[in-house]
Amino acid sequence: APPDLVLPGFGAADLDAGRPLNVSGDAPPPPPSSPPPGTSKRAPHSIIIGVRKGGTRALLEMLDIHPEVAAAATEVHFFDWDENYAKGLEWYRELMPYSTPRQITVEKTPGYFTSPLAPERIAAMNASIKLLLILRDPAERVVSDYTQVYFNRLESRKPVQAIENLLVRNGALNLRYKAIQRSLYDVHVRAWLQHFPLQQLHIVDGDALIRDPLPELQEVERFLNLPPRIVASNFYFNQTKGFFCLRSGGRERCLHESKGRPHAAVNATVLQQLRSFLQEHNRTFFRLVGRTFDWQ
Ligand SMILES: Nc1ncnc2c1ncn2[C@@H]1O[C@H](COP(=O)(O)OS(=O)(=O)O)[C@@H](OP(=O)(O)O)[C@H]1O
Repeated sequence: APPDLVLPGFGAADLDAGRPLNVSGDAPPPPPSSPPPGTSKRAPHSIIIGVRKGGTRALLEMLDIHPEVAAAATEVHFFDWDENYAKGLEWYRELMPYSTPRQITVEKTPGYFTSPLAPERIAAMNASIKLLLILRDPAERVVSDYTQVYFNRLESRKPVQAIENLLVRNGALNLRYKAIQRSLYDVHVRAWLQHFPLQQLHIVDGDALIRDPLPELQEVERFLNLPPRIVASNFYFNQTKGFFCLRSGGRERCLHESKGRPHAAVNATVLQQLRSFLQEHNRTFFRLVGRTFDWQ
């Protein structure tokens, strides 16, 4: 199975997110393998640039149902990690899946959206590339980000803090907290719009994708000029998980258990403080992308 997709009832190591199976640092490139006939490895035609905890894994796996999509198996971190970028485009291309000429290659690395270097580097590779950005309510995203780090720290036996202690310092919102910074969508999207026209950036509503994935996927198919192939029967709601799971190629599968974890209850006053602060940023973001979202 692809990373962090597991068959219902089976456990698996968390291969995504905070402890990603990243091809990074000194990891050697995969051994050369003989390509399936008529296929080759090609640089991506489209990249899911983020946002972290926005639903990037769900989006990639759902898109991968399409027969004309070849999805990269792991988060590559090519454009946001200097040590990977220094290895060059050939190294990057080598990490892409084999695809037929009819297929488009897609990779996802959620860290790209908030990386100050990624927009320019991606534009240098392919200025007409199609960018996919999946966003969810930015306050909810902060809590999801916290929850991810919380569980990673528990697993590695590091001390954990209550979310309120990270969100607030000396009575004021702690703007140095990374999870808040990553939710300032206006700040980050501005950098992308300096290198790409808005028409090359499609925003997927991550909250809508959770509730009802098909319409979001159909919009993505249109944006990528793919024939409509993803259908309602590719999804079924799993009561136990509380999320939609995938059905394709005679197989049913849900995302890994680290996706869709219950969130910690946050003190209502602190949450309100966070939401009020984000409101102005959200308004600026709506203006920049010419579209609104129903974030609280
Ligand atoms: N179908 C389905 N199943 C499970 N989870 C789903 C699904 N659709 C969207 N999501 C939401 O995806 C959130 C994780 O986002 P990412 O994959 O972008 O996280 S990461 O940045 O790669 O760690 C994850 O966030 P949390 O709910 O906070 O765990 C989910 O809400």
